[in-house]
Amino acid sequence: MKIFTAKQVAEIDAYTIINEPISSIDLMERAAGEIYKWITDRFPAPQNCKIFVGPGNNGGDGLALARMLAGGNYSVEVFVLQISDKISADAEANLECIRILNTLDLYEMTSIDSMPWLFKDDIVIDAIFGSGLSRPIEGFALDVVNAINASDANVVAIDIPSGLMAEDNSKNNLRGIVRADFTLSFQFPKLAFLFPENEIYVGEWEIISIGLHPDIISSKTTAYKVLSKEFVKSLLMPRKKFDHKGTYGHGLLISGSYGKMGAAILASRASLRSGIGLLTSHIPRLGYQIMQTAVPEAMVSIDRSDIIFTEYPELSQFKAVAIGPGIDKKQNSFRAIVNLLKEVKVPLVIDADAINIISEHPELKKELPMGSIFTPHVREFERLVGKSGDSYTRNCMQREFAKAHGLTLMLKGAYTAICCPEGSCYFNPTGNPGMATAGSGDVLTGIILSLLSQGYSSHIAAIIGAYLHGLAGDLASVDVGVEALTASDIIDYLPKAWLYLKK
Ligand SMILES: NC(=O)C1=CN([C@@H]2O[C@H](COP(=O)(O)OP(=O)(O)OC[C@H]3O[C@@H](n4cnc5c(N)ncnc54)[C@H](O)[C@@H]3O)[C@@H](O)[C@H]2O)[C@@H](O)CC1
Ligand SMILES: [K+]
Repeated sequence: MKIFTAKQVAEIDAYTIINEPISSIDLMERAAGEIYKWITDRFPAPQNCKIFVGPGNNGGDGLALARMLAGGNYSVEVFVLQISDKISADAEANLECIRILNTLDLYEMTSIDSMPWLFKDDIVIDAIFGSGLSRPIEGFALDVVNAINASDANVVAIDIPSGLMAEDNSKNNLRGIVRADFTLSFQFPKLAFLFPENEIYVGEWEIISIGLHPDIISSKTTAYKVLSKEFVKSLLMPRKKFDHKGTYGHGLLISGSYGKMGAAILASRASLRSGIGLLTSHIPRLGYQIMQTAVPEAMVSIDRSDIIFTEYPELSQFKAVAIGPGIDKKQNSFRAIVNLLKEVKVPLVIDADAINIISEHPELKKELPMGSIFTPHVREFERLVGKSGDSYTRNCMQREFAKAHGLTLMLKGAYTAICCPEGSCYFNPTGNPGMATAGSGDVLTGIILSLLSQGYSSHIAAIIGAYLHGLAGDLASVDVGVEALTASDIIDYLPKAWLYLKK
């Protein structure tokens, strides 16, 4: 699913109006009708609805919805915030309609003094500002936002919580944003919904389809997309009858150190559960028996060091290399990484302490092999790329870094973001809070190594890997819950995840 900027959505609206064709007021009617259906489903009548409307088309949606709710056995009060002299033509037409029908209570608000009391069971509809917000909310509208936030009512935001910018909130007043329980966004999610700090404003979000024109949706380009099962499935390469294990590549996994052999086991097992032909696990000497016992399918390459990574085997036989899970950051490991970065000619997955080593030696950033994949979580990301005060800025930095170095940079989290060398950014919707657990990242590294070894290109391997990893976690959580979920569970559910993805 594509994510468009607020400006692009306005262009898509305009195209739909001209080419469907449909009048803008009828499009508003359709949008309000879809919100009405959602409300009757979630909060069946009779209920008390208090609707706060602003001067633009978001307010117009709120007014059209108010009329529908009043006709549907809801008790409705509408509060029209007198923010400016101008009101959009479609909002004006809906206001006039309400005046003529006279089926609900309409109040004009010019100050916070006329703010109604909001009760716990009230449904508050936030239609003050939508995607046309151009600056932080101020004046008495800000007081209204704060009063809504201070209440226990059920708050439903139309399109976007008032006060939240659709993309960049780095300069916004974060105290002037409605904190909705539900956000019903028209046709597409806003980029801001995917950033963790905005969850308190957006609450649960849903997409409400309003039939915007399919031609413009498919032809308009955007850097941002949310992964879907259909899209990820379309990337999978079929397996053919006469394929043999050589067809699916030989991968090298460099992982593990004293006290962290579990990381090597997890990444190796995940790799083998994701279709790799042959896997060599390079580990320190002390891990030999552990690896051979726990993962009999893996071949083992033994480091001269008992406890850390200091060297690697001859590289020509490998189709891809992954380095990082559990390797630690000792000086000898740093030297070995310097050599590896210089020598490696195949795609490289760089995770965990391998990222940290590179971050501590910025001169190494010049050596990063094109086509490599970095898989940091947010702290590792900050060490590698730099700090930022908000997720939008961080995402811009991520996209820039991926472009500048010609590599795929994943930022792990809820909605893991995958930024590709050509500038696009994919958000992964699978996964759950149960996966915030030790070893989960090692599993992801193993999966991506496996996909690279099978011949998937770097950014495709990152996309399939992230989706599959989250899917396995989701399937596992159905049976074991989120608290009890371990990284081993994610591996155990990879078979089901593959089957589900290919269905
Ligand atoms: N364009 C369309 O065809 C459709 C638009 N829809 C709705 O229209 C909304 C966008 O409508 P608009 O573009 O009118 O935008 P808004 O409804 O967000 O309102 C913007 C208005 O408020 C003013 N404004 C912006 N920031 C302000 C601030 N901080 N303080 C005071 N005034 C401020 C602007 O100058 C403008 O007049 C969407 O969010 C959606 O709810 C829906 O009706 C679906 C169809
Ligand atoms: K709104």
